[in-house]
Amino acid sequence: MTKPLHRTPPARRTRLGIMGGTFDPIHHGHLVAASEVAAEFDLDEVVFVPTGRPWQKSGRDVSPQEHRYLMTVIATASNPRFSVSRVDIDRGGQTYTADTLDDIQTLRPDADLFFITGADAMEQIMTWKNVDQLWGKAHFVGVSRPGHELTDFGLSEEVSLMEIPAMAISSTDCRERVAEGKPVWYLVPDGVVQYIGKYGLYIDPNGRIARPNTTPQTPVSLNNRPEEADE
Ligand SMILES: Nc1ncnc2c1ncn2[C@@H]1O[C@H](COP(=O)(O)OP(=O)(O)OP(=O)(O)O)[C@@H](O)[C@H]1O
Ligand SMILES: O=C(O)c1ccc[n+]([C@@H]2O[C@H](COP(=O)([O-])O)[C@@H](O)[C@H]2O)c1
Repeated sequence: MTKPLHRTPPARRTRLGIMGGTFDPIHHGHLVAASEVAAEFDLDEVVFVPTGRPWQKSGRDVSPQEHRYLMTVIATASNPRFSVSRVDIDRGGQTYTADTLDDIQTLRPDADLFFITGADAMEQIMTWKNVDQLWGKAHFVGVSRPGHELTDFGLSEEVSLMEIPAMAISSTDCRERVAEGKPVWYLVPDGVVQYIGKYGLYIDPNGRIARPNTTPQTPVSLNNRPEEADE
């Protein structure tokens, strides 16, 4: 008797969102963008990738990488589908999305990549390094952002555009509010409010951290009080 043929259906490829950003600090605009795209595009996961050295922000002081990384970990910890990658931080040098996508694809060969950008970043995308090669590495999803036009530059195959709930929040505004002594509660996740206060981030309006010796080394005990972290 011939055995019946058992055909295993091909495994579904993972649909992996990538939310790149400087996250100085991460705020609810970033989190809503990732959540909305994940729902609309049926993503299995979203990896947040804090930039190492964002070359288009070289005109201003950016907070130390480990602070931005740890705030991103804190902000995403409660969502089982969100994670944080250090690829841009650990690579060193200036951060280019072409490298980000190559590194993530090497780590996750099983995944189809969806790169999430706000409308302001999308407006600038034609100035990014090796932009012509980016379209073959991921599908790009541009999301609406108050004050910015959403455009796909006619690349309707490579880029999707999506309206999301308007979150008139920026990291710049959060930093300025802290420097002016205003609250950032509910603009950023609660744990990020506490982290900013613990390390005295953004108190100096020139962008330098207020307690320069408190840059945490990873791994770090989040139970340390600021004076202990100084040692
Ligand atoms: N409120 C928002 N709504 C939609 N997308 C956003 C929003 N804020 C940021 N983004 C997108 O998130 C990504 C990372 O942004 P980034 O970390 O530079 O934050 P930012 O608020 O623009 O910072 P900064 O004010 O320091 O320039 C970019 O693609 C950006 O367009
Ligand atoms: O590849 C580039 O040249 C490039 C130039 C500017 C920004 N990006 C990426 O766009 C994302 C948002 O950047 P930013 O500066 O708005 O935080 C982040 O992942 C950056 O690495 C990428």
